[in-house]
Amino acid sequence: MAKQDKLYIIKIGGNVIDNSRNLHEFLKDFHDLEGFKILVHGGGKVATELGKDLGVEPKMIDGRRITDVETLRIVTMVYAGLINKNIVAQLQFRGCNAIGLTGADGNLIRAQKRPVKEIDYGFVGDLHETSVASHMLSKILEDGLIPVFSAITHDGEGQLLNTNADTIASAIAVAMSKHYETSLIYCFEKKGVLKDVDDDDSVVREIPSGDFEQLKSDGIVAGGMIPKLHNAFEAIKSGVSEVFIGKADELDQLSKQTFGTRLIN
Ligand SMILES: Nc1ncnc2c1ncn2[C@@H]1O[C@H](COP(=O)(O)OP(=O)(O)O)[C@@H](O)[C@H]1O
Ligand SMILES: CC(=O)N[C@@H](CCC(=O)OP(=O)(O)O)C(=O)O
Repeated sequence: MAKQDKLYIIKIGGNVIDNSRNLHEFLKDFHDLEGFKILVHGGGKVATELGKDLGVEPKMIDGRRITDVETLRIVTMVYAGLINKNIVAQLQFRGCNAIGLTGADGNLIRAQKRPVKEIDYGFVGDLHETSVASHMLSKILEDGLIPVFSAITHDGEGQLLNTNADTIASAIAVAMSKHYETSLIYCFEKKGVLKDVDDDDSVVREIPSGDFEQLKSDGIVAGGMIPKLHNAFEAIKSGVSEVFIGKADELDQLSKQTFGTRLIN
């Protein structure tokens, strides 16, 4: 491991996972990416649908899922089981030696249950500076494996926790930036941060951190994009070399510098 070695942390969201054509296209580009790499996946959409089938209505506040005991069972099965193992099998098929992980495996990501204030989020885990075991994760990379993280962490006392996948990707990127030249790439179903969310040709190519508040108050960024940008700017301020947000099946454009939106400090 050397600081000049390049490491990509790539995150894919639920809308990409739910569309098998997009997912296959993405995994092909992910396979082609040179350098060390880590994949982090969400799957909120699949968990919501399965929960409804099982009679568990989803409750989201500020983009975070209220996770009671039943919901924790569902998200553990969906994220750490169904989605994670399918992605690992698809990557193995393409010759990537992927290893599927939760934060509990190898004690790689230890979270803290979110304290109850006005809202009780249940079994939701928050991350802090020392949450990610970066040395252990480096060893896994140096052994030639490609870690694939689901959105499940643990508290070290036997409790699994549900942690937002964008937050996991950002925390891994920050922790690993001590050891590698780290790029954090958020992949979703749109071409980047858009001026008009319904117009895929309105990509904002660069966003300085100072523009974030204005974009929010103008209503240009809303919903899930707000916590995503928050995580993205946290990463760029904390040692990550570059952060992009763009379309999952355009990842091959990263090397041509034509991929999505670049965030700058
Ligand atoms: N300006 C914007 N540009 C692109 N997407 C936006 C914007 N503002 C809000 N969004 C919404 O944010 C969503 C992405 O957030 P989220 O659903 O949390 O992502 P993910 O699929 O990665 O979990 C998009 O699907 C889109 O509906
Ligand atoms: C606490 C919390 O909200 N966890 C998220 C984890 C999955 C996720 O982040 O999925 P996407 O990236 O597809 O949205 C959730 O259960 O929805």
